[in-house]
Amino acid sequence: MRYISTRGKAPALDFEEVLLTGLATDGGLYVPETLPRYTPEELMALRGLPYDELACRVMFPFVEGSIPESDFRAMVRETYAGFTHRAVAPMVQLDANEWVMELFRGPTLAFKDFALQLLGRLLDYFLEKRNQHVVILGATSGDTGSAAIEGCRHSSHVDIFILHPHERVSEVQRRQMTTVHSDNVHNIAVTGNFDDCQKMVKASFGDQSFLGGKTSLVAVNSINWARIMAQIVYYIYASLALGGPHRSLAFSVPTGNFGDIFAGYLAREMGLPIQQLVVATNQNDILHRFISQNQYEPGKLQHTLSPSMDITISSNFERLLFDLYGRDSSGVVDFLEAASHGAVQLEETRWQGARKLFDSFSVNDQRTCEVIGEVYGETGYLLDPHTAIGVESARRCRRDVTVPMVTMGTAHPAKFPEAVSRSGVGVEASLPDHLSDLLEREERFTVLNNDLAEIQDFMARNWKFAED
Ligand SMILES: Cc1ncc(COP(=O)(O)O)c(C=O)c1O
Ligand SMILES: N[C@@H](CCOP(=O)(O)O)C(=O)O
Repeated sequence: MRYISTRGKAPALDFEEVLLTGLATDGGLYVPETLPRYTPEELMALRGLPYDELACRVMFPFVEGSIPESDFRAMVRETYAGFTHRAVAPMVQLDANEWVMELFRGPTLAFKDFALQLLGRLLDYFLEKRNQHVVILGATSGDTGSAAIEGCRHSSHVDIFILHPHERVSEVQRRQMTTVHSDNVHNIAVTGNFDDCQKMVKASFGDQSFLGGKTSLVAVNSINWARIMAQIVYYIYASLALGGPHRSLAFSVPTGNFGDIFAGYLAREMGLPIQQLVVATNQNDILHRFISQNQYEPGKLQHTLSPSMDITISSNFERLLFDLYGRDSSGVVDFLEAASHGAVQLEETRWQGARKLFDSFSVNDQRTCEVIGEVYGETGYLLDPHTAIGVESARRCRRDVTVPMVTMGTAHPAKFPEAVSRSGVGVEASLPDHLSDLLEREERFTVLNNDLAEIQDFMARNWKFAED
């Protein structure tokens, strides 16, 4: 499998190289040159497989040529054996034809574990083979950070630096990152917002000279193709469990960086019968404005009760744009250039193309809490605020009640006690045993200004071989 950049000016790479690269050298994102496609018969043959086996079969074509199948299978098995539910991604029924797929049964209680626990193993595998050490740099609005740290904390081949917006992630999210005391883990609280953190990450990939040419950066955010690849699997798993490939499904996906829903889009491109994808956002609604009104204009970032989606510049939107432009990178480059100066619209026919599949909705904090309360009252099931936004958007945008609607349950409610408490349900979600003393553990992190030079200087001084 070869991968090409959305901006068309970077070299095509194989999986190993893509994994170890962040942004393409032209600033674009890597996508597969061609996608594997399934016939309905081939999808039928995948029905009933356990999650890990399905994951091997779906992902192997993307890594083929870079890793032997037996090594890959062993890593995938080990990854999903660490999840706490035997189904790995269980589904809970809320109503007739309405489901939540629980993607938070991994070690850090959010959907990021599906990709990042595997990504950590893949990195270690290739770096061991190459006898190489790298510096991971990531930005988090709360969940990517802990999942990436968990995936890499034991690796002697990486230093990991995670930037989070200071005082803008939940206490549980922060502690999941800052109470990991491995020498190779460096948590930085930035006095800015998530967009600032992500911008500094992307700028650092563009010019890595601050590391003195002694090492290179690797990405754990969803700019890294391996993140998207692993997320395709659970769309297929959901479909096959609910009657696919002979029945279409709709998905509602709480959306920030557009990585998760883009994986759903790719599953459909690969042949999965998906009738509708709902982009569910909080008050940071740029993607909702784009899908509903063809208006693309980043607004001012707002801090909400669903902090993981407090994002206004969604990295993976570029991957969708690439397809909406018929894989013509000059269209992508021109669109993004225009967007850097103000509001932009896509040509009507291209936008209508997106509208055939995508709907969208935006939910504010007050309504998010009400939905948590309503769903708890209806079913006794407790939603986290991100998933609540997904459920509300699903209900508002549903095209056809005979088509099963699956909302992606992206995080465990125990990560967001404030939203749960404000919803008035009168119950608390408790943390699982392995995190039960999280609030008593000692924290370690460094607060730095929202300043690229300051952050790069900190990294240059603190990675493992900085003195050499
Ligand atoms: C709990 C939760 N829900 C939803 C999202 C949005 O996912 P994506 O960025 O892939 O759109 C995130 C983070 O990105 C998250 O942590
Ligand atoms: N919501 C994310 C933000 C980073 O997004 P990513 O999927 O690109 O890593 C988080 O919780 O950190």
